[in-house]
Amino acid sequence: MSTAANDIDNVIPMPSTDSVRQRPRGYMSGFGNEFATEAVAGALPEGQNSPQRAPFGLYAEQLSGTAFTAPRKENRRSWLYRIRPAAMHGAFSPFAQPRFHNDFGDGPVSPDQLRWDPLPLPLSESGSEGGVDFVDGLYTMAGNGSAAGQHGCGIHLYAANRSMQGRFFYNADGETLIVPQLGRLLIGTELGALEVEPMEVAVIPRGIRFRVELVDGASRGYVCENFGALLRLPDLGPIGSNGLANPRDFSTPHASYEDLEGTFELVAKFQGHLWRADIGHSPLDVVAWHGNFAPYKYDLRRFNTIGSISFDHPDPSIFTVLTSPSDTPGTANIDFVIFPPRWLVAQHTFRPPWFHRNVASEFMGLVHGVYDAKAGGFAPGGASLHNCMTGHGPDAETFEKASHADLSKPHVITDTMAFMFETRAVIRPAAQAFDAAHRQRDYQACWAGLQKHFDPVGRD
Ligand SMILES: O=C(O)Cc1cc(O)ccc1O
Ligand SMILES: [Fe+2]
Repeated sequence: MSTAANDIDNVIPMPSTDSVRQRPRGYMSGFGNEFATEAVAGALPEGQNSPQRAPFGLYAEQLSGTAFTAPRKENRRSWLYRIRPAAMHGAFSPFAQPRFHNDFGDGPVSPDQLRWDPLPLPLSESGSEGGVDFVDGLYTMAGNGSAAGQHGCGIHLYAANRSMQGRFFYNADGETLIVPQLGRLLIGTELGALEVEPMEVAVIPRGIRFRVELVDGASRGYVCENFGALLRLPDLGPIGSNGLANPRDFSTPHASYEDLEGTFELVAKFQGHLWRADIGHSPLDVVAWHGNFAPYKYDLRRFNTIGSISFDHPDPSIFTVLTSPSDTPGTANIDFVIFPPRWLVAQHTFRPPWFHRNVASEFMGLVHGVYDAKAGGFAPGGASLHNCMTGHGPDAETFEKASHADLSKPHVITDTMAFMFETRAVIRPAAQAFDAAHRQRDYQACWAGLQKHFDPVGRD
């Protein structure tokens, strides 16, 4: 965990008594830092968290992301200084969005290799009030574990064509990793605003209320809900003190608030189900905060890849951006792994991913370009699932090409960004994803053309 100095904002807007709308105010650098930020100078109390009266008539509120007594190096919490406390809203009632859930079933799971075309974008006139927002556009693909069990993950896609209007969302079940594939998002959170584009990812901690606005219209991407231990940077072992995702490249927003009253809706995800409540004000009303439980974003293009400069294709763990550990050392609840542009230089080596079977389960997505293990069929916005011990690897075309590639030259892979949510538990596809028209029923055919080359008398 890095410990850069606190960053008190230097750009302070004039306080206003009129309604104020949240606006992006830039970022503070570092991963898991103790940050301190105020949108109005003097809004953070000095020297204590909970004075008898907080500055400017704000309410003080603690947001705990780990147990009060979690060891100091694990402990995450923030103190929020806000216009109204989070307790102020109407009663919750069930909210119907049947495509977004954590019903991964407990029946048989197919060990087949599975792959999907991209989720179709919503038609412009579909959905309520002529559009589909981020919450309505979430579509559950798969998952394992549960919020109640405090391990596993929910894997979802989103396809939306309308900004969330008068609606705010929070996920009590876990932190939410958002991987945009199409369209920039403006994610307004209680702790500030994040502008996120494809090739970047955002993590919204458990419980933090947010609103997703679409900057470019129709937008699509992937979401991983983490029910287990918080995502963190992996240990680097013999790599040393630098490399992979460097802590300074993570960006946490400066405090930025809005002061809005109206007829709004708060949607909660709680124990695998959605709920809604009326709320008479925007909950993005935190004027200042300090702490280490905060949203962040990361530009995947900043990832410093480490790879083989001699021979053999290493395990994909060298591409881990963030990891959620489990109670078994080295065996992650979730690893978020990327396959970014990089050089392939290994000599006398089959350079693309090898054929393999993995005790862990692999859900993959593609943000951009072509993935180096698949010559065709894996499109940006699409997805694949290779579960525990299911054989997979390069398709026939990739195998033939790479088996005869000229290895006297390094090969640079450009214009690509694939990723993997890798989990220790089997990833159970949701019924709607398994039955979906956009699941490729012929996926296995990509290996059917692999030729028998065995020749017991010839060595090569
Ligand atoms: O299956 C995949 O394409 C992901 C993957 C990539 C790689 O380089 C090594 C192992 C692995 O599972
Ligand atoms: Fe794999």
